[in-house]
Amino acid sequence: MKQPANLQAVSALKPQYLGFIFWEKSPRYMPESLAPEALAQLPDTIKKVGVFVNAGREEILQRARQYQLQAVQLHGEEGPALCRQLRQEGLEVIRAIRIGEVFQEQELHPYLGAVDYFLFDTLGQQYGGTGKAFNWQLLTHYSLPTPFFLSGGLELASLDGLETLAHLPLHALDVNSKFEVAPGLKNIPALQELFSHPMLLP
Ligand SMILES: O=C(O)c1ccccc1N[C@@H]1O[C@H](COP(=O)(O)O)[C@@H](O)[C@H]1O
Repeated sequence: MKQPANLQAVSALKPQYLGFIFWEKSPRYMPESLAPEALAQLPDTIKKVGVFVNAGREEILQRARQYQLQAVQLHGEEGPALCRQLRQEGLEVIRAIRIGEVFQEQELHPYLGAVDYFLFDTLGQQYGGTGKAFNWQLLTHYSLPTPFFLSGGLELASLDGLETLAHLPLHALDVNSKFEVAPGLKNIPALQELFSHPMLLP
């Protein structure tokens, strides 16, 4: 999210979370024009998530204070120790795991108890925002207790395949580039269609 008016329009749809990217190399990098005051006006029901790539503890905590973030989404090589420290500071920790041809569940074991959620995204040249989906079938035998976000090029048609994951602790869908008119500028009619989809209605 990069523009105040667009942010307001998205928030009117009442998502559970809204993400703000604090990685300078992203075309969605948080601009100074989006002031902390604009985020402070969001309804309390929406959790504000800071998205980071290999930032240090102090930088993350400083951003969390500045923008009153409730959650952080870590997309780099952040280890369990940092995740634990951020949780102890009261932040919800979402650890992104980028999946390629194989899914090695045992590699997630060190993060058990250190994170609130995993976020499964597509492995690519970039750290995130690839707009590409991975093979969800790799998750069908997921057996860890930690719930997860599903991510990676999600679009409206993706909902058709969701029933294959119905037995899993799927916490939320994370949509990004497929619902934009430009990086960081969300496509409001497309999001309205998503939010009124029968599968996502309460
Ligand atoms: O969107 C970005 O620019 C980005 C940059 C660095 C790390 C994460 C980023 N976005 C996250 O990537 C996933 C998948 O996005 P997409 O649907 O494939 O475009 C999502 O969690 C974004 O928050």
